[in-house]
Amino acid sequence: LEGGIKPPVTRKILQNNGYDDVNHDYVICVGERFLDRYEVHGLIGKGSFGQVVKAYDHVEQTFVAIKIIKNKKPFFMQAQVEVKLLQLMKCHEGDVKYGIVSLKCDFMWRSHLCLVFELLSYNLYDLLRKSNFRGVSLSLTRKFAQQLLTSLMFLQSRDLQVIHCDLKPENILLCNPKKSNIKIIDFGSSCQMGQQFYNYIQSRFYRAPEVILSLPYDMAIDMWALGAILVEMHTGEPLFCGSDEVDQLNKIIEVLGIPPRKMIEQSKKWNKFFLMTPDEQYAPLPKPGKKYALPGARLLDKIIGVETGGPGGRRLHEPGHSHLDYIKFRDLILKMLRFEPGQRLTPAEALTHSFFRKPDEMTALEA
Ligand SMILES: CN1C(=O)[C@H]2CCC[C@H]2N(C2CCCC2)c2nc(Nc3ccc(C(N)=O)cc3)ncc21
Repeated sequence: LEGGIKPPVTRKILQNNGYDDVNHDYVICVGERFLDRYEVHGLIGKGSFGQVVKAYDHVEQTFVAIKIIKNKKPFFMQAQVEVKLLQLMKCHEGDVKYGIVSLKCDFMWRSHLCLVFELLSYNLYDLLRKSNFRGVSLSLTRKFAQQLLTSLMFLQSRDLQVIHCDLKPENILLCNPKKSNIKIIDFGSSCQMGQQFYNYIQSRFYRAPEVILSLPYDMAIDMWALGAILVEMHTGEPLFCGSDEVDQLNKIIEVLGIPPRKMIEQSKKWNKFFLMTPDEQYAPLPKPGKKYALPGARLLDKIIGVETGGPGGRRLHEPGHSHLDYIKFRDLILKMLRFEPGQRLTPAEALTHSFFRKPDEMTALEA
């Protein structure tokens, strides 16, 4: 152009030679084959980590779920933690699966770390949605509880000591749409005891009080999450559905009362949630525009419907939903939701609870 003025540069910045989109996600092409083996069928989910595609494995002649991690260092690093933990669990578990998803293999594809998993079915949140958020039966809840406690017992075994750190209905998948077998997925936020690097962990509704108060945490945070999940699976709604961290702790306090003094005093964030009354008691900070029941006044009995035929009275006279069944369920949950992590039930202890005892075992006990 005269005067040497150059036309504006219109070249699009091509990410990773055009294989990636602006979010560093791999651009999925249905029909594409990875390693001349995995044929992409379609996208089945997305997360902060990247994407999950359904693919056909032409070698094993079966469908798989491939987790395609974003082409960005932090996501790559975190996914490497997940691979390491999954491989550790794989060699540890022997033959029994213990309800943890199995990693088939991992590879790099055009600068994306890819994790190949077994293809599972829908997750427990989908199950709640299918129940119109009325919850599943107490017997199905019991089956889920037994499997998840066995998985936690496996994760907490001596040479694993893995904390999942993000247990929630969305991370628990049915193996088969018609059966109650489940597997825990997504170890992308997990760590081993002694490797707790993050404080901002767990999805809010399932966040343990010690995490909210920024106190040291251990594997007991997964037990807290499980307690909240099991109530939600039967009532259909989250037990503690806080809109932010202060609301979350206040919702916990409505049901379980004020946390132990020791926990509050050790928390460097205590004054975000509590005020000190003139007589040196801790009281929840009043939240403008929010009305809470008095500490401990929202009884778990009422939420579960122990005396009133289950959630919303919808299970009255239904087999497997007797008053005694509910008494046992409520007792188990309260022991899983103890404020003090050290007093919370361990998975092994929880599995011996009378909620899991079959009727004939009960009569034998009574004989
Ligand atoms: C069929 N299906 C879906 O329809 C959607 C809806 C329910 C769960 C979804 N996903 C993933 C989508 C993003 C995370 C879970 C699914 N994942 C899997 N397998 C899988 C295994 C392990 C992991 C992991 N470790 O993160 C993720 C997915 N198998 C099936 C599957």
